[in-house]
Amino acid sequence: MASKSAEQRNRVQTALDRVRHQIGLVLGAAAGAREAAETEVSRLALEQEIVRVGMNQADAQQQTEWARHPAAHEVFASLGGVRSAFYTDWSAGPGALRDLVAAHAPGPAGRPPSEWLGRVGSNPGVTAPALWRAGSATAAGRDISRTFDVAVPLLDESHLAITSAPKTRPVVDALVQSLLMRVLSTFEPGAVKIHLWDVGQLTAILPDLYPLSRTSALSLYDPTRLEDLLDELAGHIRRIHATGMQAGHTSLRELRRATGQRLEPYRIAVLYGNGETLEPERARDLKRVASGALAAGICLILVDVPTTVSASVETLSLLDERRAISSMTGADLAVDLDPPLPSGQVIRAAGRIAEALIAKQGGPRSFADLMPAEPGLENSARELRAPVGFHEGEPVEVVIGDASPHALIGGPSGSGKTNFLYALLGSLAARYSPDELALYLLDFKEGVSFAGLAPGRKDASWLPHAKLVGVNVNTDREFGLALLRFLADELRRRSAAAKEHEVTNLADLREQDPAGHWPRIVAVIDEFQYLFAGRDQVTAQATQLLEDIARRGRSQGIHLVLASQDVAGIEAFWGKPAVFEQCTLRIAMPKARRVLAETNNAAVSAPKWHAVINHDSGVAHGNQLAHVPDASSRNVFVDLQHKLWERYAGRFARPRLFDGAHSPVLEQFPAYTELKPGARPKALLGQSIDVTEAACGVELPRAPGRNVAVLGGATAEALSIMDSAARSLARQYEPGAVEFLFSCPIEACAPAVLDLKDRLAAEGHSATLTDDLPAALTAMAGSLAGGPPRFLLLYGVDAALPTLEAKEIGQPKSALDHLRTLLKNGPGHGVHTLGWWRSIARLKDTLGFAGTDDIGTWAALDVQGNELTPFAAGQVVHWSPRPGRALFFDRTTHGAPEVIIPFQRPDADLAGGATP
Ligand SMILES: Nc1ncnc2c1ncn2[C@@H]1O[C@H](COP(=O)(O)OP(=O)(O)OP(=O)(O)O)[C@@H](O)[C@H]1O
Repeated sequence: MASKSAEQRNRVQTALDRVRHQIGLVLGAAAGAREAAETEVSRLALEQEIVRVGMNQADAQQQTEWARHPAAHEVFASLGGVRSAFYTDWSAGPGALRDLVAAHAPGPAGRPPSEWLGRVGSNPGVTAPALWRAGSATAAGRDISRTFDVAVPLLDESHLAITSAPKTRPVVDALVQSLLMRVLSTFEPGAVKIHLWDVGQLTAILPDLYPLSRTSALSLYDPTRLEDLLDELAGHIRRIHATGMQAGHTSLRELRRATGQRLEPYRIAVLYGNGETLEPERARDLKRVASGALAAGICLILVDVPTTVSASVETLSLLDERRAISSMTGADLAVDLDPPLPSGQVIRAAGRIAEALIAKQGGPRSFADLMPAEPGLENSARELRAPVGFHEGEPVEVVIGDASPHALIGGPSGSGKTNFLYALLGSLAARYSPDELALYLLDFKEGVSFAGLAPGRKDASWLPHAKLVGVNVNTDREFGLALLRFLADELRRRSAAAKEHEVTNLADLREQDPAGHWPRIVAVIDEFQYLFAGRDQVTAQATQLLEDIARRGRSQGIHLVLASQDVAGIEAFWGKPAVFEQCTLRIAMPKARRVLAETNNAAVSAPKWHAVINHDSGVAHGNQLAHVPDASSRNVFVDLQHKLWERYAGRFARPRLFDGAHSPVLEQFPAYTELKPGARPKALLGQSIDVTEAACGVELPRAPGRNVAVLGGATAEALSIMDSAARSLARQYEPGAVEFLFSCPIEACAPAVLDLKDRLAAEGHSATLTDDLPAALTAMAGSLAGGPPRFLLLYGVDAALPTLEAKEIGQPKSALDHLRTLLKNGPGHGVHTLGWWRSIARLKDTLGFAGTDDIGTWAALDVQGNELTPFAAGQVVHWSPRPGRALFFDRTTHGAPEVIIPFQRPDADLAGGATP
């Protein structure tokens, strides 16, 4: 037992000894590792210290201290190796930097002033040098071969912050001036705008540049009103962002590359502060401007303006009157600033640039200047973009697209609205082919302002982009409604296609459906306020449709351009803010009121033949003033139209012209010329007020109620309707297959009726004019069944009533009773009555107790809407009678009555007077 426990103890002891041994080994290793790590730390600390101070920069005491370090030898050796390797590489450094600057700062951007100062630049500004020379620096050793150029990025690359040292203001001025002169001398005049603000002064900032201040290239700002400059810059940024970048580009530079055009000038704003922080509001504004500026081609040069901006900023801090530290070269190298440009030469150079700019801007621009070099090259998938005028010689564009989908144009009579529309249409039509742009043009004004865009008697050409031209529609608000309905239908068609292709906008739809025809549609409605001119159904429907199109048209490429004499037009929007708000593009002609935002008075001061173009819902920062060239004088637009017509007319159909001042001619209507004998005869009563050229017809099958009543005392219109109905019906029967029976107790109308009767007879039809209507009716009522189709054309039934009411002695029924029978039972047997009653009361007398069902269709002239209610299935009828128009209703096809235009009656001078 004892030996067993001793044995056990021994085993434990041995195990413990092993553990102790192991721990000892581990501890020993750890101590060794720690020692090694400490040595390494101390070596690295030494290395760091030497790098920080600089191997050659340490004083003797420091050197001795370093030498005492156990790792001194090793560290010096390794750093020496790195250093010599670096200098071996760096020997090529200055040369590489010189090449870099030469490549990225060409011409005036980097070359000595003697080579460029005084010459006017020619770079159009589509691209810009990346660097601009400020001085030079020399690498260690100050050996000339180690000198290289120091240049800073500006324009859309980076801002520049300069910090002065005591008494260095002249040096800073020279530096800024030479940078500005390099930029100004690089680009063609007008491509750069300089804005100068100095907290301490108004008039003496960079005085050598003053020759430029009489041009738009240089603007000065009140020392107490930094906000004016910041507001202006913020306005440019927002505008450029809205019009350019929303088309998918993130910066103006990208947009320039994509379009190959400069589009906007470069802007440099120089702000001289005094080293004190700006008041908080200004500082905030400055930060905001700085962060969006570069993408809009705006660069800030901040002198002694302490601020932190979240954008790319390079710095130059002056050490003394000749040297500065730059963020481009790091804190270890001092930049030797270039000497100032000779003052006299700068003044002369600035003067030359100013003269060149004035020469370039000078002279009024013409419509021809709006034209592109080559027509029809632009693509409208993303937007429509076209210059409409000029500001200081630079084109000012209108952009119609996702960001500014609809336009509102206002200006008092004679201010040039129509001319502006022509400038816009011409500029667009010249840039976009009719495959890219379709125009629907409507003018509610009296006159024919768009008529020339459709083929006319004097000029057969038309604008190939125009699909519809509506003129003299001031009384035909229904035509405006028809256009809006058409656009709403097109909107639905496009939405459905977009849904099918699983896209949400026109650009994507066009991409997904390359074979489809999806031009952008621009609908121009001049004096659009007429649409809302009554408290009626037209106004209600127009409002609803306009709102729908305004809201959803944006993504489907359907755009509205609404023009109006300001006050009237804008008042029309009261209670309809949706349309107004969607019109983010506002164009205010001089003295236009309410088109721009309330506090924006730019239109008040706009000179004659100018327009304020604003893509920001009229807020002041979006203002762009433009001189609009004369586009409406003789032959100006017409010349363009001829060119475009010759180019495209073969491929694109002529536009539909709706001219409210002219009655349509039946013989010119396909709906008439194409009629031929068939089973369902149709009487044409007039032209529909519609986007497509449609005739409005009444089908007269053998069915109850298929009679036509013409109602009202307007003789000319009534004769027209009866005439076109009879002639169109006659066309649908072989000669001898139909009978027409006429009656006309109104003496004045007799010649017209006789003429019509003779025409039909000449065509081979049986056509009779009876002077004994009672007998004729009695005979017809007795022989309803089995006869040929018959049409009873009764003119002035009201005048015939007394005779019809009289009962022949011994006869149980009067002729009126027979007429009632014919109205009731005739249609079922192919006997249809087309009757004209000059008053509704007389129609009611005619029908007696039979009710209104026997009059299935009617065309009302000068009668009141409320009188028509019983004949329109009880619905309230709104109708303001007007010459040359009728209200038409067909019980079997209509939900509500529609306005139609009776055709022009041949020989309208025969009785009844001329048709309107
Ligand atoms: N930019 C322009 N340059 C030269 N003439 C112009 C210019 N704009 C308009 N005009 C001329 O001024 C006259 C009136 O212009 P316009 O018909 O365009 O005005 P409006 O505002 O449409 O007027 P209204 O509403 O009365 O028709 C026309 O004779 C037109 O030729």
